[in-house]
Amino acid sequence: MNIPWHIYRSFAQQHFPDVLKPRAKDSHKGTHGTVGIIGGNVGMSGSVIMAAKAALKLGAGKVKIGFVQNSLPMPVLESQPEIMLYTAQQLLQQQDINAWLIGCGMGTDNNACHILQTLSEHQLHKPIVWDADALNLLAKYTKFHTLLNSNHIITPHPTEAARLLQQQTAEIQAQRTLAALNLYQQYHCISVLKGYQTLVQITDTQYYLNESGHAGLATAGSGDVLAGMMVSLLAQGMDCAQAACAAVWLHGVAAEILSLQQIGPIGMVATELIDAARQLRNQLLMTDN
Ligand SMILES: NC(=O)C1=CN([C@@H]2O[C@H](COP(=O)(O)OP(=O)(O)OC[C@H]3O[C@@H](n4cnc5c(N)ncnc54)[C@H](OP(=O)(O)O)[C@@H]3O)[C@@H](O)[C@H]2O)[C@@H](O)CC1
Ligand SMILES: Nc1ncnc2c1ncn2[C@@H]1O[C@H](COP(=O)(O)OP(=O)(O)O)[C@@H](O)[C@H]1O
Repeated sequence: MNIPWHIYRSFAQQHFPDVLKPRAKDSHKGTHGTVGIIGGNVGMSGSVIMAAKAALKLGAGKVKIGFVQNSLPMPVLESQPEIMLYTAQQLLQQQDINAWLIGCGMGTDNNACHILQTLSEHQLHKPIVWDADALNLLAKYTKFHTLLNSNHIITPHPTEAARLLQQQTAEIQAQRTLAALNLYQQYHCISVLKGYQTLVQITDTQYYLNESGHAGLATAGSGDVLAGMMVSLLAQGMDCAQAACAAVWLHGVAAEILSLQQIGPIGMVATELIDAARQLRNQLLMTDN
């Protein structure tokens, strides 16, 4: 199994140079940012847990989950006790979050809607990744439209994009470049149209077409892991455009690495991407292979 680290490194150097920045020797956990992740309604706690693990292992200093539930579904995350657990209402009171992710497994009930409104109104100038049910609420209620800005990233899959643009999924897929541009122009933020060859619309005239990854990524929770990686890079100080593109690329390359180890494409699961992405990030920092 030969993993072409040098090819990955030179691509990253050219397109996402911040991914290759080593940690400062005198850095501490505060330097690497605090991530806040809101979502995980009853029965969907797994989605925010996957996102949180991805955020932590991609290098964020601290990761906090706010479950959209009346009480915590578990007192501690046995498999990752480093992650701090709150209800969404408690997490929204915290002032130390550098970047937010909202929507994974969040549901679209009144409580979820209220939480999205509170976050987007009060944390307007912090980076926010809007994923999954945050996008479904965005599509449903026009009141959210004015709350998006250039600090924000939306990450729809084709059906979420169809809801946002009031089209059919087939229409989105037939004209993906146009759909990504429409998302950017209608929602005024970086727009990541997921699926085979994910498109990231960065400005009116600039987009990134991702070619890493494969169909093994079409598995439950893979988008949650991507969103966790993206918010981690944001919390570590990367700008929105680079964080969006770099996360999409790293997520795809993590899948390629797993396939080279015969852990995919078939049967590869979302959580397996996380350690592969961590290995990749560290390999990119090395210069001797
Ligand atoms: N462990 C957990 O807790 C998990 C929780 N999760 C949470 O579940 C919630 C519901 O999310 P969701 O995405 O499953 O439902 P929804 O928005 O109705 O879209 C589904 C439809 O979209 C389509 N579609 C998707 N991709 C496409 C593509 N590339 N190309 C084309 N079409 C594509 C596809 O349509 P089809 O082709 O089947 O007609 C499919 O039926 C959400 O909160 C999420 O975070 C999940 O993250 C999983 C792990
Ligand atoms: N055929 C494919 N080739 C490459 N990437 C894919 C393919 N199908 C899905 N993906 C990627 O997998 C992820 C799926 O995310 P999403 O649909 O939100 O799933 P979930 O909600 O289960 O987490 C996205 O990053 C998407 O780009």
